Amino acid sequence: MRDVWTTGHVRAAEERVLARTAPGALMRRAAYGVAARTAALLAERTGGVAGRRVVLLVGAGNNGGDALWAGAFLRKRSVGVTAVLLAPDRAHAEGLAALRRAGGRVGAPEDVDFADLVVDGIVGLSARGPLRPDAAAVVARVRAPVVSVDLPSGVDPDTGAVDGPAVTADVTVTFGAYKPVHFLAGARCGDVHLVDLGLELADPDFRVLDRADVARVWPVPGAEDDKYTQGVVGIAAGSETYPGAAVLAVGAAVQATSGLTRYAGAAAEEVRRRWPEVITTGSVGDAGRVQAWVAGPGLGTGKASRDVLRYVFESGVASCVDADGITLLATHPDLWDARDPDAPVVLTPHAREFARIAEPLGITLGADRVAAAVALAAKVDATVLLKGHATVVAAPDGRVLVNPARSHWLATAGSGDVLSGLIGALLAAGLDPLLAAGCAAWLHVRAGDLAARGAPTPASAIVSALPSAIRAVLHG
Ligand SMILES: NC(=O)C1=CN([C@@H]2O[C@H](COP(=O)(O)OP(=O)(O)OC[C@H]3O[C@@H](n4cnc5c(N)ncnc54)[C@H](O)[C@@H]3O)[C@@H](O)[C@H]2O)[C@@H](O)CC1
Ligand SMILES: [K+]
Repeated sequence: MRDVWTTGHVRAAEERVLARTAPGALMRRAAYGVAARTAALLAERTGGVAGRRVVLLVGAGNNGGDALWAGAFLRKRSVGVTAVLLAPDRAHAEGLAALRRAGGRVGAPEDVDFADLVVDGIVGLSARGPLRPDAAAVVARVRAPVVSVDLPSGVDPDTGAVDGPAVTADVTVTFGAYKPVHFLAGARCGDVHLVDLGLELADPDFRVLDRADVARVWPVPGAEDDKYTQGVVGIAAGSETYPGAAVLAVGAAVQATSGLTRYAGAAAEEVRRRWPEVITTGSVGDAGRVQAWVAGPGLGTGKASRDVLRYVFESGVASCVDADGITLLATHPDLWDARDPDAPVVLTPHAREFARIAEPLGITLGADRVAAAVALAAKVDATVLLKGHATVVAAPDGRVLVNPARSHWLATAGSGDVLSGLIGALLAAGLDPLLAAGCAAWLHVRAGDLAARGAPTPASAIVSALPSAIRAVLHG
C-alpha cells in the first residue's frame, strides 16, 4: 500500500521538519537523491557517468534549488553540468553558488541540444497551470532522457491534470511523500523514486494498492468452504440486443472466485452455452438467493430494466451498478428510493456516465477527478469507481483508492463488463465495497496486461487471462 498526500499536507509537514533541521539540510538530502538517480539513469542509457553532459532546467523556486544542488553533487562524479536559468534573478542563490564552486556553468537553451540527460527543476509543489512559454520552448528542444525533480513540470501536482505544455519524465525523484500527480498522471512521471525526509503525516488523501494488499484479501477457499459459503453473485445484465455484456460479466465473476454465479436475464441461453457452471434464469425474481448483484451491463434502459434495478435495490444485498444501470439512475432518480440503505452500492461510471448522474446533483467532473468522485460518493451514499487512465475509487466515508493504468489496451469494448463481474464476485465474497472495487480494478489492469502483451486485446481475452492474473497475485 502506498500512501499519497496532497501538496498542502506535504508542505505543512515539511515546515515542521524544516523548523528543527539545519538550514539547507533537507534540500541537500533531496538533491542528493536526485543526483543518485540521475547518475544511475546516465549509466543505464549511456554506459557511464564521468564525462557525460547533464543540463539542469532551473526555475524560480526551491525546485530549481534542488536541481542546482543535484548538479553540484554530480560534479563530484565528474559529470559536465550546465544550468539553464529560466528566471536568472530568482534562481536559488545557495544552490547556484554550490554549483559554481563545484565547477558547473550557467549556459543557454541551446545547451539542451547536446545533453546526455536533462534534469527538470522548473517547478515543483508550487506549480500552477502548464509551463509558461519560455519554459515550454526549452522543454520542446529536449531529446535526452529526463529526470524530473519532485514532479514533471507543467503537470498539476494535486490533480495530475495537463492542459498545455508539460514535461514527460523518464524518472521522477520525489521527496517526503508521494503526491497525487505520481499516480493520477503516472505516464508523465516515468519511474517514481521516493527520498525519505522523515515527514510526519496524518491520514493520506488516497492510497494505492499493491500486489500484497490484493493478495491479502482475495478470496481463497478454505477446507470448510463450499460453493455457497464463498458468496453467490447474481448477474442481471445483457439483453437480446446485447447478450455479450452478460457473457463477459458472468465470465469475470465465474473466474474471479470459487463462489457460485447466477445469471438472470434475456441472454440466459448464450451464458449457459459459454459458462455451463452458471445457474441461469430469465428474470431476477426467479434467480434465488445471492449475496451481491451486478446490474446494468447491456441491460437496456426500458421499463423492464427499471424493474430489474428496483428489484436488485429492494433485495437488500450489495450491488454493483454499471453502464445502463447508471443511466437509469440518472434518468429515474426515484429508483434510489427502492434502495435498502443498509445495502452497499458500488457505481462504476466512465466520464460520460459520471456527468450524467452527477451533474443533476450539482457535481461536475473537472480536473480534480478525486474530488468529484468523493463528492458523488458522499452525495449518493455509494462507493464510486470512476473509470479512466487512473481509476479512482471513493467510499462514502471519504476513503479513496487510486489505481493507475499500466497500459491503455484495456480501453476496449466489453472491458467494463469484465470489471463489473469482478466487483460483483468480490462483493458477494463479503469484501468491503471500497476494497472490492479497488481490488477488482487492480486485477483488471493486470489481466488486461497479460491479455494484451503490447497489442490490442478483446475483452473476452481479458476474461481468459483472469486465472493467470490471480495466480500472479496469490503466488507472486
Ligand atoms: N519545502 C521544503 O522543505 C523542501 C522543498 N523542496 C523542493 O521545493 C519545491 C517547492 O519549492 P517552491 O515552493 O519554492 O516552489 P516551486 O519551485 O515549485 O515554484 C517556484 C516558482 O515557479 C513559478 N511557477 C509556477 N508555476 C509555473 C509554471 N507553470 N511554469 C513556470 N514557472 C512556474 C512560480 O513563480 C513559483 O513561485 C518542491 O517541489 C521540492 O522540489 C525540496 O528541496 C525538499 C525540501
Ligand atoms: K520539476
